Amino acid sequence: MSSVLTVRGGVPLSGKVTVRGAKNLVPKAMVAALLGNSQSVLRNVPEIKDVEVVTSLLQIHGVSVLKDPVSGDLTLDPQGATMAATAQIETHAGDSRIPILLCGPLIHAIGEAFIPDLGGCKIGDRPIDYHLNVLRQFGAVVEKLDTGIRITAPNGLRGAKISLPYPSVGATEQVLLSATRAEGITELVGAATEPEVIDLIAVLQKMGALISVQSDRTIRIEGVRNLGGFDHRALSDRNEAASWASAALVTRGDIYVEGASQRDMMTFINTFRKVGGGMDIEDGGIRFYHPGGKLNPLVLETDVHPGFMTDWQQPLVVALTQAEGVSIVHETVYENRFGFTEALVRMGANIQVHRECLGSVPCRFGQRNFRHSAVISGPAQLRGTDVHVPDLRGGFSHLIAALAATGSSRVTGIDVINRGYERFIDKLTGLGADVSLGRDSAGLSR
Ligand SMILES: CC(=O)N[C@H]1[C@@H](OP(=O)(O)OP(=O)(O)OC[C@H]2O[C@@H](n3ccc(=O)[nH]c3=O)[C@H](O)[C@@H]2O)O[C@H](CO)[C@@H](O)[C@@H]1O
Ligand SMILES: C=C(OP(=O)(O)O)C(=O)O
Repeated sequence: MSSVLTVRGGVPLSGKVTVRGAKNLVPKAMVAALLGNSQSVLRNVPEIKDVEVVTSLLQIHGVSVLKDPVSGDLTLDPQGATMAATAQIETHAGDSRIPILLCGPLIHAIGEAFIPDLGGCKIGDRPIDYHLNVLRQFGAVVEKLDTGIRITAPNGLRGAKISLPYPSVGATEQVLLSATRAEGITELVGAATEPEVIDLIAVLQKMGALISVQSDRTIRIEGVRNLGGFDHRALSDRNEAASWASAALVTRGDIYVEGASQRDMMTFINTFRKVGGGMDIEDGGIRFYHPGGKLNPLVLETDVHPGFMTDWQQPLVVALTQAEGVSIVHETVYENRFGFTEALVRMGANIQVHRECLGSVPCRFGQRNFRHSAVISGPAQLRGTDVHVPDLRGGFSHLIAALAATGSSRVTGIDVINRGYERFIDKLTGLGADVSLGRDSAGLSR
């Protein structure tokens, strides 16, 4: 039996939610603690699945991870780090994308790494070729096994001149986590500069790393022999914040998102304003609301930072189903991030997905059979239906569509949403949503 969330639509979400540390930073800062020779403290840690997975992976490698029962702050002590049994590591196959980032830190800490098959959202192929090339350039030996990969470095890791074909967030973090204690200098050209990448650099700098970021996507790292611990408050989750902002628009609601940071969300804020959303920006958070009247359609392209973040795309598409006119969204980061629209169409949305690049700049996915552009015509009256969560943001998008729909919806597969949204059912209830959690004994069809 699995959980099923029954959502009765038609209630505008209204009230306050708090977002804590970013899913795309916190687990990586936990991994960075392995590079230190003393304990680290990480603050503002959310209770999400990816944090649980990395806690377990670190613990089976002998790292002590203690959680403050009141604040949730983590104290991580890597001094007992040791090789874990392969069978134990394999239990985390398919859980998350973070394990690939353990390669460099485990090599520095214990000389080798075994990495299970990765998980994460199925929104494209999500290869790890950049990661493996980066590791090889540092002098690592990568062996592909049936259930994962084994990495060794017989001569240690040495700094390298690396150029990424695309500013991948994960591959940039792979370089950072491998280079800080590698011998010599590393120069990374074509780096990602997302706020979460910069916050990871801040963590590493606190530990004693020497890293400089240039304005042309070049990062220079001077390897040091030893790093200490850190005490860091994670930046807040701009992707969760943007999701709640879209939820406010979709349900004609009014949500104060405590912890939302203007600086990390500037591109989102511009877009939200163009759609016609209302907002009050404060130091401690942002109030996002539907001001009444019509929403405006728009033409939008996802991109690497400082462009419009791909993780903001799916919830915003639901808001665009409510705009008056035709919107075009060109997804240029992942080749297959519109699968979730199929359920929206069943709910009454008018969305067509196309193979062509319907944006100002042709992207890597043009002429390659990927349905990566969407045309959305609105406003559409959504109707409740049965949906199965396809991925993290797609699942949240289905939830907010169901909340705006007439009638009720049954949503299965909701555990996926716990990967990135802390206590989302409590938050929805706190905002006035009419939802109830039950058991799906009938085995709802997908
Ligand atoms: C845990 C985490 O932080 N996840 C985020 C991270 O994912 P993640 O780090 O996996 O995303 P990347 O930035 O690496 O991926 C961007 C693009 O590069 C491609 N690529 C990536 C690596 C590689 O070895 N080969 C390759 O071809 C991917 O298929 C994708 O098309 O950044 C994404 C882009 O901001 C976000 O959507 C994810 O929420
Ligand atoms: C794609 C996402 O996450 P991940 O990289 O962890 O799958 C996301 O957060 O939307």
